[in-house]
Amino acid sequence: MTASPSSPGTASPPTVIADGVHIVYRVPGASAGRGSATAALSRILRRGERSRGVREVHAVRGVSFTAYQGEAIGLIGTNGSGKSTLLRAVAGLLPTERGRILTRGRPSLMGVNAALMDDLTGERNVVLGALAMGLTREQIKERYADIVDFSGINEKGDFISLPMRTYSSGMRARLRFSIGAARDHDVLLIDEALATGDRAFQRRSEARIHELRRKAGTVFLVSHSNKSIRDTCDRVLWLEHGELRLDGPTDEVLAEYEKFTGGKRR
Ligand SMILES: Nc1ncnc2c1ncn2[C@@H]1O[C@H](COP(=O)(O)OP(=O)(O)OP(=O)(O)O)[C@@H](O)[C@H]1O
Repeated sequence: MTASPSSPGTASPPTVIADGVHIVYRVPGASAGRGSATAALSRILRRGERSRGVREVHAVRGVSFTAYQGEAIGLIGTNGSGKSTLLRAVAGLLPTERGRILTRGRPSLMGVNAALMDDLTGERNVVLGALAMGLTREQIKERYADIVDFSGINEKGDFISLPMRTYSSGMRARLRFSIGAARDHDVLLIDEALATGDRAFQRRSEARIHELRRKAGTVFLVSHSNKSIRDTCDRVLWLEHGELRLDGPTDEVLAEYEKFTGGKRR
């Protein structure tokens, strides 16, 4: 199936251009696998040694698209189809093997750019994360309470003054999202963050994504929740086996994807 690039009705400027992008991971100490899983297991048991060589994983294969200011674009596809890899490449965290990615400004990958530290309290992490994103101390003072409220971390008690290592994975993801959302971004990349919160947090996040778009940003959202994609995105890129299967309006692409995966999901 060919990809049919969609473009927004207005003459918005492009924010991300991906041109024939290929991304290959190289895994040292893992030579090319041969034969069945049983054969591989007996090889391991027989030799009991690490295989030599490098295994190449061709995770993204010739993907091209142009994203425009004001768009919210969902990335969908079955497990291992290359969504997170593509997102990390747009963020500039992975090199392309072939092809090019051009971006306006510095895209922010929520959750990675704000690298939080386990031994520090939530409040210290808010300050450090916000400083790392380029906010001034003055701006942090103004926005601190909003960030904590947005995260919902303190809804059930004073958790923000406890070390991050005491947080559940959902609490961590929510705090990360809240810090990232405290600034406007030209290009904001979100990987599954919405799936981690409760319904109230999801609603707040979706509202914030709409606001970021209004402020002329472009938002990319990776999610396995078709509902989150439907509620948030007007355009969807469907990746399968590293290839772009479809690129178009959310309803059309999701309809095809749901046929492919055998029915509606969340
Ligand atoms: N660090 C890595 N080293 C080697 N291979 C990797 C690495 N990260 C991902 N891969 C491989 O690249 C392919 C694409 O993975 P990716 O995580 O981008 O998929 P995804 O669509 O985000 O999957 P999921 O929906 O399961 O999160 C998979 O085959 C995966 O095994």
